[in-house]
Amino acid sequence: MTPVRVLAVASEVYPIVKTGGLADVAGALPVALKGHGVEMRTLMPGYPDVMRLLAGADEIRRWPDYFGGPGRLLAGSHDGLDLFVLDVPHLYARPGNPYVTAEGVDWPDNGVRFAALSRIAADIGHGLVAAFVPDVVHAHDWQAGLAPAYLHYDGGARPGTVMTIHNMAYQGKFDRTLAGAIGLPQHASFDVHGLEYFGGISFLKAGLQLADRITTVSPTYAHEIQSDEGGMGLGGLLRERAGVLSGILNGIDTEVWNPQTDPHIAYRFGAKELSFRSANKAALQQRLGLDPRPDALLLGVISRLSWQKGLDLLLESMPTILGNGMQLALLGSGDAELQDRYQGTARGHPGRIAAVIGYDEALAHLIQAGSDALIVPSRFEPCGLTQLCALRYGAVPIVSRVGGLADTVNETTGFTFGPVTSANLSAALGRASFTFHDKSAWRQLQLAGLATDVSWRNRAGEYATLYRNLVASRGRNA
Ligand SMILES: Nc1ncnc2c1ncn2[C@@H]1O[C@H](COP(=O)(O)OP(=O)(O)O[C@H]2O[C@H](CO)[C@@H](O)[C@H](O)[C@H]2O)[C@@H](O)[C@H]1O
Repeated sequence: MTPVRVLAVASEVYPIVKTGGLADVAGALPVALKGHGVEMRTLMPGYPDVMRLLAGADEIRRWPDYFGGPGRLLAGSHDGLDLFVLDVPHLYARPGNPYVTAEGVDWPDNGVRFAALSRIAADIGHGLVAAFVPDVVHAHDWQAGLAPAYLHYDGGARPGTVMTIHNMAYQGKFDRTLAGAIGLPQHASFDVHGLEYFGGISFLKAGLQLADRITTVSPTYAHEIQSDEGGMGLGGLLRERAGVLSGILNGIDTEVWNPQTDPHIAYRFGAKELSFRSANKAALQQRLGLDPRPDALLLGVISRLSWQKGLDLLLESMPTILGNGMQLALLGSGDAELQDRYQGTARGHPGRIAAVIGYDEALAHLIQAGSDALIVPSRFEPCGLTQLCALRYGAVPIVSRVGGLADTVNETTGFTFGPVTSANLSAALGRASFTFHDKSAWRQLQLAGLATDVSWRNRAGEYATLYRNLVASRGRNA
């Protein structure tokens, strides 16, 4: 079978640059697709970390003026990933987070920065790199949303296009005058079937309107975003395009997340050695200054701190946590007010509540291995990855019944609650506390979690089928 060639376009790719789950997916999918006859290369911006890790990459093209300054397209590989890197220093050579300044404000030229990424994706789609002419261009989130738009407005033969939504809340909204500056037809910015979005333009909307296929990262979220509330302004468009919209669950990299080989945890374990988890629990308690109590139900949280994640509700459930003798280990960063409130709560309850503000991959692994339960109380959750890691590590998930959480956790593997309120979260915590004291019932939950397939194997196959069907329906580069 001829392999399908896919150009993936993403603004972050694990293990090179990561701010959230998008990077995990963009980094794991190409590797998982190798066994499914799909040859994927990933295009990403040349941030400083990327340039450092790909120092030996080959220059394929250079331009004296690419969106206002010199630019180059490089090809190279890192950790099993085949990459194209768009090296445009005046757009990407900035330290820190890829999207925001040190003060946490969006870079004012984000529209141009990510339009440039999509423009080059479209050009690779048209055959800019003879050695890799893609059959499909697969755009991830708003930062890549203009790739299908450029391919559409360029006219002529083009590869098939797929737009994947990892989070409906980030839509890449800009003033409509930007359209001309980034080389898109001005009329497209007034066209409700083009870029136009509530008087401005939206990169995500453009991708959703103009891609051949739309996917999101769970079947339930695919359904939820067709409502006015879940669609966050794009529900009507998605209802119209329901015929080309599907949900494919995320997996996790089961090599990176393997409790039998994990270098970040205190004591490695498999399904037959669940009791060894207690050594990780003790290590976690010690590391975070929690009381060394094996009998206390230790709750873990690993999350961006944003409205989406519902962690304000967990603060409201604090009386239930404290009243039932539970402990909490939270690792997260984001919203300044939530950071302060968690740090304040931790100061008020030493030995019981610990809050580590920051991003710490090694600690995330220890929390999965050492906490008894992992809480994900999201208001909406396209898929969610931490509950998948928890299933694999024997941390029983306690999740709200939304999006991908509803598709991946059920009463045989964890605790679910809905609607998403702190009262319902408290009730779920109460049920977990009750079950925790029945050792055999708790072990059943853990074992059912460990037996759940959270790998990419089958899910990558669904993407492969999608690409193949798309190519079959429109021909290669039609
Ligand atoms: N402080 C911290 N320290 C260390 N690691 C941390 C951390 N905070 C978060 N992480 C890690 O970052 C990743 C977060 O992924 P999620 O899927 O849970 O959420 P996110 O909202 O970023 O992703 C969006 O995209 C993904 C991918 O499609 C969807 O699953 C999800 O629903 C959607 O909101 C996980 O690997 C987690 O371990």
